[in-house]
Amino acid sequence: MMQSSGNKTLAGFTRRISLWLGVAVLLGGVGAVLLVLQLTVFARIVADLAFGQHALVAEMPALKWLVFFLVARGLLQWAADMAATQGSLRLISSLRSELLQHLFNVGPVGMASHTTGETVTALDAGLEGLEPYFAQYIPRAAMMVVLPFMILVTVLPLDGWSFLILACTGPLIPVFMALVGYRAQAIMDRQWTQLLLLGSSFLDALQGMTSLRLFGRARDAVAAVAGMADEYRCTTMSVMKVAFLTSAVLEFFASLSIALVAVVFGARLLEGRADFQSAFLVLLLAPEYFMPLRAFSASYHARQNATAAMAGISKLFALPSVATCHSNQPITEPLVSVRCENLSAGYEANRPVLSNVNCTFARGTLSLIMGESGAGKTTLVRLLLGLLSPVAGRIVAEDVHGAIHAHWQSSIGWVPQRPCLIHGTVAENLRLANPQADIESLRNVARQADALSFIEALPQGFDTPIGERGVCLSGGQVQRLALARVLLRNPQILILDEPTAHLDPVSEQCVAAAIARAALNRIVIVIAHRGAIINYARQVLRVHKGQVCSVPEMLEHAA
Ligand SMILES: Nc1ncnc2c1ncn2[C@@H]1O[C@H](COP(=O)(O)OP(=O)(O)OP(=O)(O)O)[C@@H](O)[C@H]1O
Repeated sequence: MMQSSGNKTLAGFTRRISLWLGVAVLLGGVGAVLLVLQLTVFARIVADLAFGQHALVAEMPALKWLVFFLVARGLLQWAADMAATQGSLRLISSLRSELLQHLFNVGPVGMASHTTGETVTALDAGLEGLEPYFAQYIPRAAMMVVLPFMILVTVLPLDGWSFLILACTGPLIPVFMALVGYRAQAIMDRQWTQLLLLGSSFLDALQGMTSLRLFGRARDAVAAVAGMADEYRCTTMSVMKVAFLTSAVLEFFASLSIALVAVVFGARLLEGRADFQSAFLVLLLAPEYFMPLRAFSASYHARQNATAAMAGISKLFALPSVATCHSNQPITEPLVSVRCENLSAGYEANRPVLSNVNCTFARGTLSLIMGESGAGKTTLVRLLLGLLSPVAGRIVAEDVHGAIHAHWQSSIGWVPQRPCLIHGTVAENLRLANPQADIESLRNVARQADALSFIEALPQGFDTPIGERGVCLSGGQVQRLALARVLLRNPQILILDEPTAHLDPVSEQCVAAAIARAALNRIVIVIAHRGAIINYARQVLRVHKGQVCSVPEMLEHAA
């Protein structure tokens, strides 16, 4: 099992899959031993056949061993790759759900500082960018130590000079790559920032398509996105240049080193101061000595890519969460009131939006929240919804037995000003609130929300597809559908933001009456400035200069 919390760094994530990576490195280590044995057997067979006058038949047992080593190495390599990839994919999948859960806990208020594009890029390309780091970079970094060390140990008793050449040239490669990598990291960071910008701008352009067309700025938006895509292309080419340069330098050092070993050993072979089998084995081992360095170099950019992506992911993980203490289970005892006690809240330090607010929302009472624009009505609702943490004070719910509940937000049904509808049929959208609801329940809540007549007038009734965000419906129809949906959940507390803002006078009357009916056995809180809903209010609260006060004269006026 993978632990889900803790150190949110590359090192911390690596520790979570240390078992998988350990298995991969162990299998790779066994493969390295088999490689040395395989080359030793091969050198002996060639020496025996060329200089020992042995017949091929006499070499059959050695040849069988050779085939065994080859097959076993292939299988071990496959198993090592599988272990590293499995661990990596499991980690990415668990990180994705962890990050999503964290963003749910942060909520829309905390997320406001991040653009949707940034978040989507971090969740998608960012997390995908970590996969090669764990699946390739880490195992290859370990193998870069294991295999060369084994080869050095094998070469030492065979030839001191070759040992010296390999031991001196080998470490030069990682040192040079670190130097190149230092410069490459800056380019990688730039590439990641450009990818974030590209993602955000593309999403902004899509979301604002209507406004851009209306203001005649569509071409500018297309040009801006194209410009960013081009910058991203140029930076990617710079990254490629660095990658090619790195591998060219590596090849240079590796070839030089192998040539030196060949020349030094070759000269002594000619002078008769060395035997062929040892010389041949050292020449076979020399390229293998550089092989893990080559593999490591090929995946070195994975580390830089992961470091750059990690910056964006860490920023999201660092957002403070506000909803971690919520229980998912609605309170079963009937709630009689929700009380704000000495509540203060704001978005910036020393700039409170609400100060020392005291108010009560009672069961069976439709409470109306009014106030001028920017007064803090939405802030009060965000506090009630648990999307914003109070700076001081608390909000509690009391049930019929007088018990106080601190975590009661799971009992809320919420209809925002712009409700979110998914791509699907009317019935599917309604069933988001209660997947088990039968068609009669859907009709019932639709009738209550004054939505039944327009749903039945749609070509396929409840089975009509309505597109993402309800593009095929009017603003008022979306609002009524959202009201029907929340009623299907039958919440104890109902909070609605301007529920009748988009309705014609007749529909407004019907929806206001439906909300009033819903308030008979619920705590209902409505933000509204005007309209029929005021006539049904039993409590009117005005948000003004950070305070919330009751306005009884509004009720008298309505009466
Ligand atoms: N996410 C935020 N970050 C910083 N300040 C915010 C944020 N949301 C709202 N504010 C500020 O808090 C104050 C109250 O805003 P709020 O949205 O609660 O007002 P409101 O009464 O709901 O207004 P409206 O009727 O226009 O929706 C405003 O000054 C607003 O600029």
